[in-house]
Amino acid sequence: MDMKIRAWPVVIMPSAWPGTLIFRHTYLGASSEMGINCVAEAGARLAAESNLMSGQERVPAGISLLPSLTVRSLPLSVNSPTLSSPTLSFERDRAESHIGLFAAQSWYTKVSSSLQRGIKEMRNFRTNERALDIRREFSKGHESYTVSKSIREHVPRLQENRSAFEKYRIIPRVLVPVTHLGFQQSKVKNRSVDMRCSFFGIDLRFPVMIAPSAMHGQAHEDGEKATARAAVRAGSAFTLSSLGSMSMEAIVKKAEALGYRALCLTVDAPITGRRERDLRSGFTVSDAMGQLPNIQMLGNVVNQQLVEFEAQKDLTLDWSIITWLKSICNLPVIAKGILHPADARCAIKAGAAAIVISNHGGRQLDSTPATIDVLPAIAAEVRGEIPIFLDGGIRRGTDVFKALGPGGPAETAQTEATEATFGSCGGF
Ligand SMILES: Cc1cc2nc3c(=O)[nH]c(=O)nc-3n(C[C@H](O)[C@H](O)[C@H](O)COP(=O)(O)O)c2cc1C
Repeated sequence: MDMKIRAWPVVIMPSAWPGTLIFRHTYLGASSEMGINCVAEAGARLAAESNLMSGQERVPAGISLLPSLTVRSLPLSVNSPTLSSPTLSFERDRAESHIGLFAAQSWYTKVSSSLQRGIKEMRNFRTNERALDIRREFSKGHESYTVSKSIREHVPRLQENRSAFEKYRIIPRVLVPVTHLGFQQSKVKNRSVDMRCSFFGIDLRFPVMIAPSAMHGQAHEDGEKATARAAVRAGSAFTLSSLGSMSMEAIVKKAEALGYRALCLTVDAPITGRRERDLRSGFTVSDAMGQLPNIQMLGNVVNQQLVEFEAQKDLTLDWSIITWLKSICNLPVIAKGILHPADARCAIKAGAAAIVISNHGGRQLDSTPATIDVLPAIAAEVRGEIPIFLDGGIRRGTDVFKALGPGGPAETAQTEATEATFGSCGGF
């Protein structure tokens, strides 16, 4: 077959029996942009996956990706009791225009941002309810190709970090006399339990810090201030995300003057991963709490901030950014988001003061390994030259214990081998 693939190596399979995706009820109001976009997105994805549904129809002329081929599962037939005919045809046109975007190959981004716009009016609870309705309806009669299946498929990716910890076992040694620091002096030298450690002049009561996480203002009006206070009280440390709801004055030098102890550069998010669960649940930045003061706004629509944030990212960055950051301040620079030993070496060469082994909690790139699994190889490369932090799936003290070891299950069991050079930071 003679065909050119212009943007990506995915084509829609030719089919003698192209399908039409039929949504019997959407439970959405006639003017709901969300409904039609959900439907359009689901249909477009199914088309991309070549999942054959029932019925058949050709994509209207002028918008097909490969004119000689027939696209399956499109367009849509929306049949809601609340829709009058004129609205139906209007929305159907709209759906088809989304499919047209698909043909223009930027369909995914455009449908998603359109979906974001559509759900803006129906925040949180209502949005979730309606998304569930769509999902339920979508699954009727098409069980193997439902949106909920798509969500289930992605859950293991998010849980990989967690389940990887379960593979490692701790073999205890017994009748080893120890004392807890602060209770009584140890009778046996070097046998007291002391979890204190220190990084970049920050003294920690135990080797756990709070990873950067965006937009705490979404959860509470005190935003990152509350989290930072809690970290200090617990004897831990806090990393402020530049997507935080409280300003850190954006300027590196000012951060230094304000007493920040280190800069953490996230290197694994040149573009934000496509977070399908956020799309399904209708995640949106709330007007009241979602301000992102570190993002330069070109418009003034709140949800637009994330779009602006993406637009302001520089995709040409390379390791010299670490050198540059070091040249404009005296703060240690930490590279967050390392999964490969060679990148750990690059970070050291560029002058990073530490690295964070992280896959962004499984949120960035599909099919990345669990962080605890790549720790041994990276630790072998780094050989104690700089501290290694690790996040992803840390939920319990035993996870921290496992991460503190050199990485292998057998070595991890030897508590004496643990060193303060292994830090561990994780979101809650
Ligand atoms: C709500 C949320 C927001 C996050 N925001 C950021 C961020 O702004 N910058 C960043 O580098 N990582 C961010 N992360 C990723 C975390 O720093 C960390 O890598 C990840 O949460 C660790 O995995 P875990 O959630 O399984 O502990 C965020 C994570 C969450 C859950």
